[in-house]
Amino acid sequence: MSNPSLRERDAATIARIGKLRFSPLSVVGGQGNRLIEEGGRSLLDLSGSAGPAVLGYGHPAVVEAVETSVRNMAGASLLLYPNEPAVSLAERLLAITPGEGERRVWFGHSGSDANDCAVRVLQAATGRSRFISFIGSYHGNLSGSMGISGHTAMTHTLPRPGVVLLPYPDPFRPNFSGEEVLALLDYQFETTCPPHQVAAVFIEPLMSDGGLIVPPPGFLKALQERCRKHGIRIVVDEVKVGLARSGMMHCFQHEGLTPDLVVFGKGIGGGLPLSAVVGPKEIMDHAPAFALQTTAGNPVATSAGNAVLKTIESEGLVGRSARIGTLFSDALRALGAKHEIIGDVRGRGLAIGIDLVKDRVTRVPVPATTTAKIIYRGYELGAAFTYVGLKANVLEFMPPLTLTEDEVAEGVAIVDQAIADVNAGRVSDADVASFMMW
Ligand SMILES: Cc1ncc(COP(=O)(O)O)c(/C=N/[C@@H]2CCCCNC2=O)c1O
Repeated sequence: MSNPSLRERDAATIARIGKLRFSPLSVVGGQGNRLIEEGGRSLLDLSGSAGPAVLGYGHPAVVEAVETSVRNMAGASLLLYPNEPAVSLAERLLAITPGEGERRVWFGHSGSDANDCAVRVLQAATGRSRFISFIGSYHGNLSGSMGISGHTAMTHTLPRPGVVLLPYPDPFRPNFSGEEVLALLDYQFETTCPPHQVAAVFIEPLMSDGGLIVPPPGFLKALQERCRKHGIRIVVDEVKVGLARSGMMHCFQHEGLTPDLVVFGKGIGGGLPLSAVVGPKEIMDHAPAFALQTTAGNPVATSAGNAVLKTIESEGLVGRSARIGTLFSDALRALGAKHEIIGDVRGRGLAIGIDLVKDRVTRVPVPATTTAKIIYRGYELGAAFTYVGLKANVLEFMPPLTLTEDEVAEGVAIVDQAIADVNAGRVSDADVASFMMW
């Protein structure tokens, strides 16, 4: 009897409620921008582990920061004692995050808890209990953050009472233009959603899990202007596309937004559990002991955070994301000459999506099995990537910001071959049946 594989042991121990698996990949290590599979195979990681691995794996700056902080650990609880790494990271975040007036930083462990905190503290501090968000948005998997999300993966949970979910205008499938969405909001304000009851609007400046959608120019700015008129706060969710990934330090800077609160997660920890909310002092100082998590802001995770922000600066990762992202998306777009299934290649910087269609005229999405098969075949060919979208038809690329030109070429060749092989019927429905999870 051979020893059970990691995947078999995972199946026997890890709860399915915490899984979103796209391939049979089981990981035993990671170096640079590559993941090491059980058995020793090295795969190019184009997923960034769903975004947090902004510096890849084993980056010296993160290794050194974590090792130093854990060897002389300044406690494990910011809520009880200030610690140097957390305060330094807060100072850095305040310095790099545009905003007006005096502000404060809250630390958490995940994008979910950060948005959850933002919802709760905004309701308490403003006395307003309604929120505006978008169909397709993903703000997290805790009650509060899920309650203001609009992703199809969350239909098992009822939205928060009083939330208004607007369509997010998609230039590739203009079911609702930006103008029509704004007219819909105006109508809501005039009828069922009095604006003075709305605490905040939650915005992804680039809608990620909803399908890597870049909004039409000016839409988010116009939305902000409507909200400002009614004292409605602007919360920008930068968890997935923030911190240099979009080709600017903050993705909201592409949209000319001036947010009241900015939510960070994923990449800020470089792979360690860390999130942050930056917001006005009058909101974030609402009350002591209001949003407590014992190990949030611990010195090890925040040391990693400091290493991430310092490395973004020292390695010029903002400009690099813009440059390598353009190289990557242009090369993927060029594949469209060979593959009719490629309907649209879009994104900003190194947040890139390929919208897969049955037909370029109707733009009807391909079935999810097709998307899943391309990812499965990509895994077999040596690359890890994922899919998003409300119709599960958008290949998602969120690679480390340290991706090299050679790795772009390697990744594009694998995507090219994977699409060709799926078209040739080399992947069966049975191959992907256990990976169709959202
Ligand atoms: C814009 C945005 N905001 C908040 C979150 C929640 O972050 P956490 O999963 O760290 O709690 C996310 C997380 N997104 C999902 C996480 C589940 C797996 C699918 N891929 C994601 O990136 C997000 O994209």
